[in-house]
Amino acid sequence: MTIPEVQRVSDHRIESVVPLMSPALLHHELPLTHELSASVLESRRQVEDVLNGRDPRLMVVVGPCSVHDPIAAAEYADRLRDQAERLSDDLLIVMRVYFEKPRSTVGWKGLINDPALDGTGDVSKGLRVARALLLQVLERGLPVAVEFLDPITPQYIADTVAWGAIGARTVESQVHRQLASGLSMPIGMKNRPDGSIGTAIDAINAAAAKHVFPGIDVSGTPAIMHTTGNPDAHLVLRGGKGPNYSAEDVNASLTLLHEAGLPERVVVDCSHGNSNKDHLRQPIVADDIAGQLEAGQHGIRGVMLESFLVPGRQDLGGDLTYGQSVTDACMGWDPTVEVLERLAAASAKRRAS
Ligand SMILES: O=C[C@H](O)[C@H](O)COP(=O)(O)O
Ligand SMILES: C=C(OP(=O)(O)O)C(=O)O
Repeated sequence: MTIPEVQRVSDHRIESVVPLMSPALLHHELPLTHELSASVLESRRQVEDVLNGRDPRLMVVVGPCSVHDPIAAAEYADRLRDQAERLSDDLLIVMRVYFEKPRSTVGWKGLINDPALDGTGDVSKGLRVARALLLQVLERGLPVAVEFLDPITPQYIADTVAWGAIGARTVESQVHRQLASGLSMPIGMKNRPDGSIGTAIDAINAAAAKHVFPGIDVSGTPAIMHTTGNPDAHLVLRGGKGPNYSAEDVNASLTLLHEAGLPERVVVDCSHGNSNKDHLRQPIVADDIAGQLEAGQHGIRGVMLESFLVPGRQDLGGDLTYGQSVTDACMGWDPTVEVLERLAAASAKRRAS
Protein backbone atom coordinates (compact mmCIF):
# COMPACT_ATOMS: atom_id res chain seq x y z
CA MET A 1 0.00 0.00 0.00
CA THR A 2 1.42 3.42 -0.91
CA ILE A 3 1.58 6.16 1.73
CA PRO A 4 -1.13 8.29 0.09
CA GLU A 5 -3.45 5.25 0.12
CA VAL A 6 -2.76 4.73 3.85
CA GLN A 7 -3.59 8.37 4.49
CA ARG A 8 -6.84 8.09 2.58
CA VAL A 9 -7.81 5.09 4.66
CA SER A 10 -7.01 6.60 8.03
CA ASP A 11 -7.48 10.37 7.82
CA HIS A 12 -10.13 10.74 5.20
CA ARG A 13 -11.98 13.50 7.08
CA ILE A 14 -9.13 15.06 9.04
CA GLU A 15 -8.17 18.44 7.59
CA SER A 16 -5.08 18.99 9.72
CA VAL A 17 -3.46 17.73 12.90
CA VAL A 18 -1.77 20.30 15.15
CA PRO A 19 0.49 19.30 18.07
CA LEU A 20 -0.73 20.13 21.58
CA MET A 21 1.46 20.62 24.65
CA SER A 22 1.21 17.99 27.34
CA PRO A 23 -0.69 18.65 30.57
CA ALA A 24 2.64 18.42 32.44
CA LEU A 25 4.11 21.20 30.31
CA LEU A 26 1.15 23.48 31.02
CA HIS A 27 1.41 22.70 34.75
CA HIS A 28 5.09 23.61 34.54
CA GLU A 29 4.32 26.92 32.82
CA LEU A 30 1.43 27.77 35.14
CA PRO A 31 2.02 25.88 38.37
CA LEU A 32 -0.44 25.42 41.18
CA THR A 33 1.65 26.68 44.08
CA HIS A 34 1.82 24.84 47.36
CA GLU A 35 -0.43 27.51 48.88
CA LEU A 36 -3.04 27.20 46.11
CA SER A 37 -2.99 23.37 46.28
CA ALA A 38 -3.75 23.63 49.98
CA SER A 39 -6.60 26.00 49.23
CA VAL A 40 -8.09 23.64 46.58
CA LEU A 41 -7.91 20.75 49.04
CA GLU A 42 -9.55 22.85 51.76
CA SER A 43 -12.31 23.99 49.35
CA ARG A 44 -13.00 20.42 48.25
CA ARG A 45 -13.24 19.40 51.91
CA GLN A 46 -15.75 22.18 52.53
CA VAL A 47 -17.82 21.21 49.46
CA GLU A 48 -17.81 17.57 50.61
CA ASP A 49 -18.84 18.63 54.12
CA VAL A 50 -21.78 20.67 52.81
CA LEU A 51 -22.89 17.86 50.47
CA ASN A 52 -22.62 15.29 53.25
CA GLY A 53 -24.49 17.44 55.80
CA ARG A 54 -21.49 17.94 58.10
CA ASP A 55 -21.50 21.66 57.32
CA PRO A 56 -24.98 23.24 57.53
CA ARG A 57 -24.26 25.98 55.00
CA LEU A 58 -25.69 26.14 51.50
CA MET A 59 -23.26 25.79 48.59
CA VAL A 60 -23.88 28.35 45.85
CA VAL A 61 -22.24 27.74 42.47
CA VAL A 62 -22.46 31.13 40.80
CA GLY A 63 -20.86 32.87 37.84
CA PRO A 64 -21.11 33.35 34.10
CA CYS A 65 -22.68 30.75 31.86
CA SER A 66 -19.33 30.71 30.08
CA VAL A 67 -16.09 32.64 30.26
CA HIS A 68 -15.31 34.40 26.98
CA ASP A 69 -13.30 37.35 28.34
CA PRO A 70 -10.83 36.50 31.13
CA ILE A 71 -10.57 40.18 32.16
CA ALA A 72 -14.31 40.45 32.79
CA ALA A 73 -14.26 37.07 34.56
CA ALA A 74 -11.45 38.28 36.84
CA GLU A 75 -13.41 41.44 37.64
CA TYR A 76 -16.40 39.25 38.44
CA ALA A 77 -14.17 37.15 40.74
CA ASP A 78 -13.07 40.31 42.56
CA ARG A 79 -16.67 41.25 43.25
CA LEU A 80 -17.72 37.70 44.15
CA ARG A 81 -14.84 37.28 46.59
CA ASP A 82 -16.21 40.17 48.67
CA GLN A 83 -19.65 38.56 48.78
CA ALA A 84 -18.18 35.12 49.55
CA GLU A 85 -16.36 36.58 52.55
CA ARG A 86 -19.31 38.64 53.72
CA LEU A 87 -21.79 35.75 53.56
CA SER A 88 -19.43 32.93 54.55
CA ASP A 89 -21.29 32.05 57.77
CA ASP A 90 -24.26 30.89 55.72
CA LEU A 91 -23.07 30.24 52.16
CA LEU A 92 -20.17 28.36 50.63
CA ILE A 93 -19.74 30.32 47.41
CA VAL A 94 -18.01 28.58 44.49
CA MET A 95 -17.42 30.48 41.25
CA ARG A 96 -18.62 29.02 37.96
CA VAL A 97 -15.57 29.29 35.69
CA TYR A 98 -16.98 27.36 32.73
CA PHE A 99 -14.73 26.92 29.69
CA GLU A 100 -16.42 24.02 27.88
CA LYS A 101 -19.91 24.44 26.44
CA PRO A 102 -21.94 21.42 25.35
CA ARG A 103 -24.01 22.41 22.34
CA SER A 104 -27.42 21.03 21.41
CA THR A 105 -26.31 21.12 17.79
CA VAL A 106 -23.53 23.56 16.91
CA GLY A 107 -22.29 26.82 18.39
CA TRP A 108 -19.27 28.32 20.15
CA LYS A 109 -17.79 25.53 22.29
CA GLY A 110 -16.12 27.70 24.89
CA LEU A 111 -12.84 29.43 25.58
CA ILE A 112 -10.66 26.30 25.68
CA ASN A 113 -11.87 25.19 22.27
CA ASP A 114 -11.91 28.62 20.64
CA PRO A 115 -10.25 31.43 22.61
CA ALA A 116 -10.40 33.88 19.67
CA LEU A 117 -14.21 33.41 19.53
CA ASP A 118 -14.03 33.11 15.74
CA GLY A 119 -13.87 29.39 15.02
CA THR A 120 -10.09 29.28 14.58
CA GLY A 121 -9.86 26.73 17.39
CA ASP A 122 -6.49 27.51 19.00
CA VAL A 123 -6.87 24.92 21.77
CA SER A 124 -3.27 25.41 23.01
CA LYS A 125 -3.95 29.06 23.66
CA GLY A 126 -7.37 28.22 25.10
CA LEU A 127 -5.88 25.85 27.67
CA ARG A 128 -3.23 28.45 28.63
CA VAL A 129 -5.75 31.25 29.04
CA ALA A 130 -8.11 28.98 30.96
CA ARG A 131 -5.48 27.73 33.40
CA ALA A 132 -4.13 31.24 33.96
CA LEU A 133 -7.62 32.48 34.84
CA LEU A 134 -8.29 29.50 37.11
CA LEU A 135 -5.13 30.37 39.07
CA GLN A 136 -6.21 34.01 39.30
CA VAL A 137 -9.60 33.00 40.69
CA LEU A 138 -7.91 30.74 43.25
CA GLU A 139 -5.53 33.57 44.20
CA ARG A 140 -8.60 35.63 45.05
CA GLY A 141 -9.56 32.92 47.53
CA LEU A 142 -12.55 31.58 45.59
CA PRO A 143 -13.18 27.87 44.98
CA VAL A 144 -13.75 26.97 41.33
CA ALA A 145 -16.53 25.03 39.55
CA VAL A 146 -16.32 23.78 35.97
CA GLU A 147 -18.25 21.46 33.68
CA PHE A 148 -16.12 18.55 32.50
CA LEU A 149 -17.04 17.95 28.89
CA ASP A 150 -13.96 16.78 27.00
CA PRO A 151 -12.29 13.66 28.44
CA ILE A 152 -8.75 14.95 27.68
CA THR A 153 -8.87 18.47 29.20
CA PRO A 154 -9.22 17.46 32.88
CA GLN A 155 -5.52 16.56 33.00
CA TYR A 156 -4.80 20.22 32.15
CA ILE A 157 -7.06 21.94 34.67
CA ALA A 158 -8.75 19.58 37.16
CA ASP A 159 -6.16 20.20 39.89
CA THR A 160 -7.69 23.67 40.36
CA VAL A 161 -11.32 22.55 40.68
CA ALA A 162 -13.40 22.10 43.87
CA TRP A 163 -16.74 21.14 42.26
CA GLY A 164 -17.43 19.71 38.82
CA ALA A 165 -20.52 19.07 36.75
CA ILE A 166 -21.40 16.47 34.18
CA GLY A 167 -23.94 18.27 32.05
CA ALA A 168 -27.45 17.35 31.01
CA ARG A 169 -26.34 16.36 27.50
CA THR A 170 -23.55 14.01 28.62
CA VAL A 171 -24.94 12.52 31.84
CA GLU A 172 -25.91 9.33 30.02
CA SER A 173 -22.44 8.89 28.51
CA GLN A 174 -20.29 6.07 29.85
CA VAL A 175 -17.17 8.08 29.02
CA HIS A 176 -18.29 10.90 31.33
CA ARG A 177 -19.42 8.58 34.12
CA GLN A 178 -16.02 6.85 34.03
CA LEU A 179 -14.31 10.22 34.08
CA ALA A 180 -16.36 11.27 37.13
CA SER A 181 -15.37 8.05 38.90
CA GLY A 182 -11.73 9.15 38.80
CA LEU A 183 -12.06 12.88 39.43
CA SER A 184 -10.77 14.17 42.76
CA MET A 185 -13.69 16.47 43.61
CA PRO A 186 -17.48 16.08 44.08
CA ILE A 187 -19.35 15.89 40.79
CA GLY A 188 -22.89 17.10 40.17
CA MET A 189 -24.87 14.95 37.72
CA LYS A 190 -27.50 17.00 35.95
CA ASN A 191 -30.87 15.58 35.02
CA ARG A 192 -31.22 15.01 31.27
CA PRO A 193 -32.59 17.84 29.06
CA ASP A 194 -35.87 15.92 28.72
CA GLY A 195 -36.16 15.95 32.53
CA SER A 196 -35.09 12.33 33.19
CA ILE A 197 -33.82 12.05 36.75
CA GLY A 198 -33.34 8.29 36.54
CA THR A 199 -30.48 8.84 34.09
CA ALA A 200 -28.69 11.12 36.56
CA ILE A 201 -29.24 8.58 39.35
CA ASP A 202 -27.72 5.91 37.09
CA ALA A 203 -24.79 8.27 36.53
CA ILE A 204 -24.31 8.76 40.30
CA ASN A 205 -24.22 4.99 40.77
CA ALA A 206 -21.90 4.48 37.79
CA ALA A 207 -19.51 7.20 39.01
CA ALA A 208 -19.40 5.63 42.48
CA ALA A 209 -18.08 2.39 40.99
CA LYS A 210 -14.49 1.56 40.04
CA HIS A 211 -13.71 1.69 36.33
CA VAL A 212 -10.87 0.86 33.97
CA PHE A 213 -10.65 2.81 30.71
CA PRO A 214 -8.15 4.32 28.30
CA GLY A 215 -7.11 7.91 28.90
CA ILE A 216 -3.99 10.06 29.02
CA ASP A 217 -1.70 10.62 31.97
CA VAL A 218 -0.28 13.99 32.95
CA SER A 219 2.62 13.57 30.54
CA GLY A 220 0.08 13.18 27.72
CA THR A 221 0.95 9.50 27.24
CA PRO A 222 -1.90 7.09 26.55
CA ALA A 223 -2.61 5.22 29.75
CA ILE A 224 -5.06 2.75 31.23
CA MET A 225 -6.83 4.54 34.07
CA HIS A 226 -7.96 2.43 37.04
CA THR A 227 -10.30 4.56 39.16
CA THR A 228 -11.49 4.12 42.75
CA GLY A 229 -15.02 5.49 42.20
CA ASN A 230 -16.36 8.84 43.37
CA PRO A 231 -18.56 8.71 46.49
CA ASP A 232 -19.53 12.38 46.20
CA ALA A 233 -21.44 12.38 42.92
CA HIS A 234 -24.87 13.92 43.47
CA LEU A 235 -28.00 15.06 41.65
CA VAL A 236 -28.44 18.51 40.12
CA LEU A 237 -32.01 19.46 39.25
CA ARG A 238 -31.87 21.77 36.21
CA GLY A 239 -35.41 21.40 34.89
CA GLY A 240 -36.34 19.67 31.66
CA LYS A 241 -39.34 20.31 29.47
CA GLY A 242 -40.63 22.20 32.50
CA PRO A 243 -39.09 23.24 35.82
CA ASN A 244 -38.27 20.74 38.59
CA TYR A 245 -37.37 23.03 41.50
CA SER A 246 -40.70 23.05 43.38
CA ALA A 247 -41.00 21.53 46.86
CA GLU A 248 -42.93 18.61 45.31
CA ASP A 249 -40.22 18.06 42.67
CA VAL A 250 -37.44 18.24 45.24
CA ASN A 251 -39.24 15.79 47.54
CA ALA A 252 -39.91 13.42 44.64
CA SER A 253 -36.21 13.48 43.70
CA LEU A 254 -35.13 12.87 47.28
CA THR A 255 -37.50 9.89 47.40
CA LEU A 256 -35.99 8.50 44.18
CA LEU A 257 -32.50 8.90 45.67
CA HIS A 258 -33.62 7.16 48.87
CA GLU A 259 -35.12 4.29 46.89
CA ALA A 260 -31.84 3.96 44.99
CA GLY A 261 -29.96 3.72 48.30
CA LEU A 262 -28.21 7.05 47.69
CA PRO A 263 -27.74 10.04 50.01
CA GLU A 264 -30.79 12.32 49.91
CA ARG A 265 -29.18 15.52 48.66
CA VAL A 266 -29.68 17.76 45.65
CA VAL A 267 -28.27 20.91 44.13
CA VAL A 268 -30.90 23.03 42.39
CA ASP A 269 -29.94 24.96 39.26
CA CYS A 270 -32.00 28.16 39.03
CA SER A 271 -31.14 28.58 35.35
CA HIS A 272 -31.54 26.35 32.26
CA GLY A 273 -34.82 24.38 32.25
CA ASN A 274 -35.73 25.82 35.66
CA SER A 275 -35.86 29.38 34.35
CA ASN A 276 -36.66 28.55 30.73
CA LYS A 277 -33.33 30.31 30.08
CA ASP A 278 -34.92 33.63 31.13
CA HIS A 279 -32.44 35.30 33.48
CA LEU A 280 -35.21 37.40 35.02
CA ARG A 281 -36.79 34.17 36.32
CA GLN A 282 -33.69 33.03 38.24
CA PRO A 283 -34.43 35.23 41.31
CA ILE A 284 -37.98 33.83 41.35
CA VAL A 285 -36.62 30.27 41.36
CA ALA A 286 -34.05 31.17 44.03
CA ASP A 287 -36.77 32.73 46.18
CA ASP A 288 -38.80 29.52 46.00
CA ILE A 289 -35.74 27.52 47.04
CA ALA A 290 -35.12 29.96 49.90
CA GLY A 291 -38.70 29.33 51.04
CA GLN A 292 -38.04 25.58 51.00
CA LEU A 293 -34.89 26.05 53.11
CA GLU A 294 -36.84 28.17 55.59
CA ALA A 295 -39.45 25.42 55.78
CA GLY A 296 -36.66 23.08 56.92
CA GLN A 297 -35.75 21.27 53.67
CA HIS A 298 -32.32 19.82 54.49
CA GLY A 299 -32.04 17.83 51.25
CA ILE A 300 -31.16 20.96 49.27
CA ARG A 301 -27.42 21.26 49.75
CA GLY A 302 -26.64 23.66 46.94
CA VAL A 303 -27.95 26.13 44.40
CA MET A 304 -26.59 27.14 41.01
CA LEU A 305 -26.97 30.63 39.51
CA GLU A 306 -25.85 31.98 36.14
CA SER A 307 -24.69 35.54 36.70
CA PHE A 308 -22.31 38.03 35.12
CA LEU A 309 -21.50 41.74 35.36
CA VAL A 310 -24.20 42.81 32.88
CA PRO A 311 -27.62 41.13 32.59
CA GLY A 312 -28.82 39.17 29.56
CA ARG A 313 -26.88 37.74 26.67
CA GLN A 314 -25.45 38.78 23.31
CA ASP A 315 -24.49 37.04 20.07
CA LEU A 316 -20.88 36.65 19.07
CA GLY A 317 -19.95 38.48 15.93
CA GLY A 318 -20.09 42.25 16.35
CA ASP A 319 -18.69 44.54 19.04
CA LEU A 320 -19.21 42.84 22.36
CA THR A 321 -20.63 44.46 25.49
CA TYR A 322 -18.11 44.06 28.31
CA GLY A 323 -19.23 41.65 31.04
CA GLN A 324 -22.26 40.18 29.23
CA SER A 325 -22.72 36.47 28.47
CA VAL A 326 -22.24 35.14 24.93
CA THR A 327 -24.04 31.88 25.75
CA ASP A 328 -27.11 31.69 28.03
CA ALA A 329 -28.57 34.87 29.55
CA CYS A 330 -27.22 35.65 33.02
CA MET A 331 -28.50 37.71 35.94
CA GLY A 332 -26.71 41.03 36.32
CA TRP A 333 -24.56 41.86 39.32
CA ASP A 334 -27.06 43.72 41.52
CA PRO A 335 -29.78 41.05 41.39
CA THR A 336 -27.07 38.46 42.03
CA VAL A 337 -26.14 40.15 45.31
CA GLU A 338 -29.82 40.33 46.29
CA VAL A 339 -30.29 36.62 45.54
CA LEU A 340 -27.15 35.71 47.51
CA GLU A 341 -28.43 37.71 50.49
CA ARG A 342 -31.85 36.04 50.27
CA LEU A 343 -30.25 32.57 50.14
CA ALA A 344 -27.89 33.44 53.03
CA ALA A 345 -30.81 34.54 55.21
CA ALA A 346 -32.73 31.35 54.37
CA SER A 347 -29.68 29.20 55.07
CA ALA A 348 -29.25 30.91 58.46
CA LYS A 349 -32.90 30.29 59.29
CA ARG A 350 -32.64 26.62 58.29
CA ARG A 351 -29.57 26.19 60.46
CA ALA A 352 -31.33 27.79 63.42
CA SER A 353 -34.28 25.43 63.01
O1 LIG B 1 -25.41 26.43 29.31
C1 LIG B 1 -25.39 26.72 28.13
C2 LIG B 1 -26.31 26.15 27.16
O2 LIG B 1 -27.56 25.92 27.72
C3 LIG B 1 -25.78 24.86 26.60
O3 LIG B 1 -24.45 25.02 26.25
C4 LIG B 1 -26.60 24.44 25.39
O4 LIG B 1 -26.74 25.49 24.55
P1 LIG B 1 -27.43 25.37 23.13
O5 LIG B 1 -28.68 24.57 23.28
O6 LIG B 1 -27.67 26.81 22.76
O7 LIG B 1 -26.45 24.72 22.21
C1 LIG C 1 -24.74 23.56 29.95
C2 LIG C 1 -25.07 23.76 31.21
O1 LIG C 1 -26.08 23.18 31.85
P1 LIG C 1 -26.98 21.96 31.38
O2 LIG C 1 -26.05 20.81 31.16
O3 LIG C 1 -27.90 21.77 32.52
O4 LIG C 1 -27.69 22.36 30.12
C3 LIG C 1 -24.32 24.71 32.05
O5 LIG C 1 -24.51 24.72 33.27
O6 LIG C 1 -23.56 25.49 31.49
